[in-house]
Amino acid sequence: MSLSLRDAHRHADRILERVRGGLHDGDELVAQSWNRCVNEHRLDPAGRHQPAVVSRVELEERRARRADVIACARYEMTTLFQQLADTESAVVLTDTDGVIVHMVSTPEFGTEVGPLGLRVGGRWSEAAAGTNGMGTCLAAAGPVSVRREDHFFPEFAQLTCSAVPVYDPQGEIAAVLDVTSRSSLMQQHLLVLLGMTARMIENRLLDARFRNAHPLHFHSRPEFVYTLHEGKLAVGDDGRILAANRSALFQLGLQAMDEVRDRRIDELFETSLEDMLQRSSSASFHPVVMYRANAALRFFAVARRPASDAKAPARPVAPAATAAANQVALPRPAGRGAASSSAATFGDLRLVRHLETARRVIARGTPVLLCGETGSGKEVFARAVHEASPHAGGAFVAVNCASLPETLIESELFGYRAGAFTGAQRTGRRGKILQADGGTLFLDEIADMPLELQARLLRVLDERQVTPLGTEETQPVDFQLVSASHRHLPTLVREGRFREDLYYRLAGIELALPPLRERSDRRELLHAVLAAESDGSSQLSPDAERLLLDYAWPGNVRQLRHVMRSACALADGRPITREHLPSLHTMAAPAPAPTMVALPAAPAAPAEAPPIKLNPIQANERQVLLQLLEQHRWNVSNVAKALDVSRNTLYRKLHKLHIEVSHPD
Ligand SMILES: Nc1ncnc2c1ncn2[C@@H]1O[C@H](COP(=O)(O)OP(=O)(O)OP(=O)(O)O)[C@@H](O)[C@H]1O
Repeated sequence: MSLSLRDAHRHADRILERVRGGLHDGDELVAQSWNRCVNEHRLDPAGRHQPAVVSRVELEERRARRADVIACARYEMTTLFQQLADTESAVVLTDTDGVIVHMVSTPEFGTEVGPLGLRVGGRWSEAAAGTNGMGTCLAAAGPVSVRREDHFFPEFAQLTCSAVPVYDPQGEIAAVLDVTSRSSLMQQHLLVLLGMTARMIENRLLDARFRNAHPLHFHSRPEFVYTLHEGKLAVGDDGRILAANRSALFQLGLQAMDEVRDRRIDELFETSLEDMLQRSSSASFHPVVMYRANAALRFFAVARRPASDAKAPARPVAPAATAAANQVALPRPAGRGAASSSAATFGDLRLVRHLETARRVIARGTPVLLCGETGSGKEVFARAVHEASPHAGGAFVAVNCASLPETLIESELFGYRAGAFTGAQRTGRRGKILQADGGTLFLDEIADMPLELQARLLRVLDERQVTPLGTEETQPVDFQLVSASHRHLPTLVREGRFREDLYYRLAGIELALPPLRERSDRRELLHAVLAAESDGSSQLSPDAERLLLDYAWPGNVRQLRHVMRSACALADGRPITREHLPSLHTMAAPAPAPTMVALPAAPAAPAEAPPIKLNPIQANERQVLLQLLEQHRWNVSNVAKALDVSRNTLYRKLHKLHIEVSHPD
């Protein structure tokens, strides 16, 4: 991991030479840091770095002191780690002395970098570890990237870190958020992502520390209220501002928290808190206009009652679903396409991890957004999330926004009183949201929710109360929200077809469920579904199993269930063979949504190829061709004959699909 001895000397000479040259105006952060390391901390770049790690007791004390910051950062860090999709990286949080208090990485990378001190308890201040992302960010009080040999000590020369400060609501640095990776690419992009994550943590911290205050959300553009860019103030009962986020200061043209703290709302804006609260509650969700006092600035704002006034979740925390041995017992799904097995298994590591992540975040009521191809088991997963949530004792209420006519979604969700509209039931109807009170509301195919209902849903999520159609009366409601979509919501947001503010509300955490063809537990799932469809009486022949394992499954687990059901019927008690799987022999399997998938080289390919990028249609074709090649013992002429194409055409196709034929016939 470290440089060779010669390179390490060269590295030290370079640093010392630069420091001896003296600092100049406009010197970059790294040169300033080297200077501090040598002249203030008396570090020697040619010396051996000894990782500093605090004792367990000290670590616990530090973590206790920053408990709320860690709690607010935890799942933002997990989400960031998932977004980066870089297994050779770690997302790290340090306290203000540079001691790591929380870290997210793969176990493998953690084991690799642990000896360098990159682990919980490791001390990364500049004085302890020389120039590095976390320590230099603290010293410079700003974002920084430290690439490979910018590090002071050669031990870290194969790592690159980017770090940003996280501020508390008083405007003081509360922590440093860092990504350390083997890759030195895209640091600028990473700093932006880190900055956004830091802001999310700061906003959460503001909410957590000022639960008894009135939150006031504002922005100069109404569509930015409730997004990451909104200004946020915590306002006391007397209308005095207790705290603000960074965006609030920026929008108000102020530099420091002191300039806003303790000022009254009406001093800043031409309105009072009471007036704001009243106008916000009567203007449905929509932000109302207010003006910056003594300036021609107009803002759109929403003021709310304190979160601590809201009804607290009543139910005790249910025992967590256990991920032991990568097996999670799932409850039996009900309704549309329900599995007939009493328990489904999730052996794929990603799913186990997702479930674990979901379990952790829902304990705090965070909404979960599931994305994945159709039939990939989003509802089954949502039920597992419900079972693991503090709302497990309540109902699991599923609403499929795609299967309901637009006109019915509203009454289905919000309910109505008797006679609210023509055709309404005489008794009125309790909507799904109220049915989910104390339980989980699962909104499937959320992308299909009409825009105007999106605004109403947002309001329910915000206020935690529902107004059924035809009534004035609001009813408090408390539920865990899980939503799902097979469409890419950020794209719909960009196209103006889905509200950005709602997207952020739904995606407290976003989990991508893998398609069946990418799941490592395909074999177990296959046998579990077979057992469920045949009451355990059917057997699979080895060649049928091979065919099932190699198939691309564009319809995912749902398609698997259908195929197994008809195979059991065709086999009629005999072992299932390839001929009982006629639908899998056709080349033209229906294609799933055109997203790019990364396929590992298929097991049947003779040589070990690196992962390749194919779209799902190509991936399907590749699977089918591999099966045919296997079937014809890799005799290309015979396969060409079977497909009724020329050998040259087939070779071109094989080449395009990255199938190597080592012994051309
Ligand atoms: N892990 C599993 N074990 C057994 N059966 C499963 C599993 N996951 C999904 N299924 C079955 O596959 C079918 C589709 O599952 P589900 O409805 O959860 O998928 P979905 O992703 O929500 O689909 P859609 O996108 O169409 O809403 C159901 O019959 C379900 O019982």
